[in-house]
Amino acid sequence: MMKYVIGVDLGTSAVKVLLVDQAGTVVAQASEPYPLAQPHPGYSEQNPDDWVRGVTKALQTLLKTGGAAPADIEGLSYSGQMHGLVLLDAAGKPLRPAILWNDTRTTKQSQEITAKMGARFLAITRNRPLEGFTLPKLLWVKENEPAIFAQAKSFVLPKDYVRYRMTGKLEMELSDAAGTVLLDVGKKQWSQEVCAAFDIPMSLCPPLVEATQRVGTITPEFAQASGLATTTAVFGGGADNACGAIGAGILKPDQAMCSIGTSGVVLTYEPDAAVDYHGQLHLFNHAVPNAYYSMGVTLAAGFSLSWFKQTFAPDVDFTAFVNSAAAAGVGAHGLLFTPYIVGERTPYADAKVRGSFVGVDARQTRGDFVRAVLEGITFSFKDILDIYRQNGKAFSQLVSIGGGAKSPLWLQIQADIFNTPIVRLQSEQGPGLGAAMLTAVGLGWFKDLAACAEQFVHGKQVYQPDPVAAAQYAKLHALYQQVYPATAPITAGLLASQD
Ligand SMILES: Nc1ncnc2c1ncn2[C@@H]1O[C@H](COP(=O)(O)OP(=O)(O)O)[C@@H](O)[C@H]1O
Ligand SMILES: O=C(CO)[C@@H](O)[C@H](O)COP(=O)(O)O
Repeated sequence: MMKYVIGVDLGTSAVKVLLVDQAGTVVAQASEPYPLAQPHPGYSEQNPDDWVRGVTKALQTLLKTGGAAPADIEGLSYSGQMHGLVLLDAAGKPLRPAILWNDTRTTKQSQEITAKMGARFLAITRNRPLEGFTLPKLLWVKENEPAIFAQAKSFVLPKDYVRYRMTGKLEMELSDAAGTVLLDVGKKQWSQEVCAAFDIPMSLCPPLVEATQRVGTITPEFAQASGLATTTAVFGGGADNACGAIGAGILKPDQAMCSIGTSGVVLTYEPDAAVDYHGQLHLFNHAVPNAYYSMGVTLAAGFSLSWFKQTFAPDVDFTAFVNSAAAAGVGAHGLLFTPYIVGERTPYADAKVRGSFVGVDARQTRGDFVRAVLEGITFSFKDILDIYRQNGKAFSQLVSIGGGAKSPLWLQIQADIFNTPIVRLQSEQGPGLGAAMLTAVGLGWFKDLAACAEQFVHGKQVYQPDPVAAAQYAKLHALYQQVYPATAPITAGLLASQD
């Protein structure tokens, strides 16, 4: 009798659920979108109960189409969009919409953290207190919505909230907890020193669980709603980028991944916390036991493309829209785009910068603009790769995952801009596969994630860089890098003019 696991990838644009059998074959998948609210510039919120509704619906579809008997689904786990603040009252109900990872209203709070703790903060949390992380969001609510903060009994992250609603157990998983910047990353425990410095009661911080730890089973209520069995075991899960790395088989220090979801990420495995990027890159506990990972983040990667499409070509099919960039050729007839449409994190930790099209020419078509968007996002990833190179790390290839990896054109653009081979996997759903792998290891199907990866992770195709295009892109990237310093003061002024 074949047994199955489920990986639930709680993304920003949608939840994607995967049904995977013991051989590592993805036998079915389903997806449900949910809305994203941006009520003011820099704000980004979602309703936690929309996630639960989306997960329930996607699981119903998966069970209908997958052909697996619920009793044969032995376990389930999660990959979750990181950093989002879900504040809960004494009854475990959300007190306000979740404030997401790409919400940058918290510049003042981030600056206060730096002013108060400086280098000590980096030493404990291994990260700079950027706007997107959870602690600045907690401080924002404390300062701006004191009545809500006073009612808060705990806080969790997006996938931890969904797990709570599915199991009745309120916990936070370690790889995600690292992204709150309230964690002592080396000691793997909540930092009393950071909590005390900002007057955050330790009682707000839930108990920590490891990614492959079994936390419980599905409640009768959620089983009834979704069609799952109450016998299905539920495991901690991981931060989406940790899970993406696992699902892409990035389990050694010389391997790297490029992920194009709503955000964009270039990431590598770190065997220990000894590495020091001086806060230029994020460093977090991994969902791989006792390991770490570093990464740089482009805030609006897939989001820049989705925004452009939604704004200028809402009725065109997504794939046809992306493919319209092919005819434009390298450099989009002289058009450059910077993807800073909600601010940026890496390499510029700047919440006030906004994006630009530079070199607009009367002969350009919409296809040129699509091409410029694809290239600009990828130039931003190249900036992250350059930070790795400056720190002595070069990768012989990158594995590409996320919604952006559906496009062969964009995969080739990545290979050409990075001048590095790009590996496409059989499924671009890296985070969901990583969550399924955590489940398989948690259940004891495999001795560790490396053994599981041998069976679950399969490359499909390698995109080799074209030397002519790579040389053209090297020149264009040098021009792209001049756009940030030239435009940052102008775009910050434009943002301020809207206050
Ligand atoms: N056919 C496609 N070609 C290229 N990019 C795509 C395609 N379909 C979706 N995308 C991009 O993928 C992104 C969503 O990726 P996904 O990994 O699902 O994100 P998330 O996990 O943040 O919800 C979208 O923002 C979109 O720009
Ligand atoms: O903020 C980060 C990482 O630090 C983002 O990568 C989020 O984790 C959201 O991921 P996607 O929805 O783009 O997968």
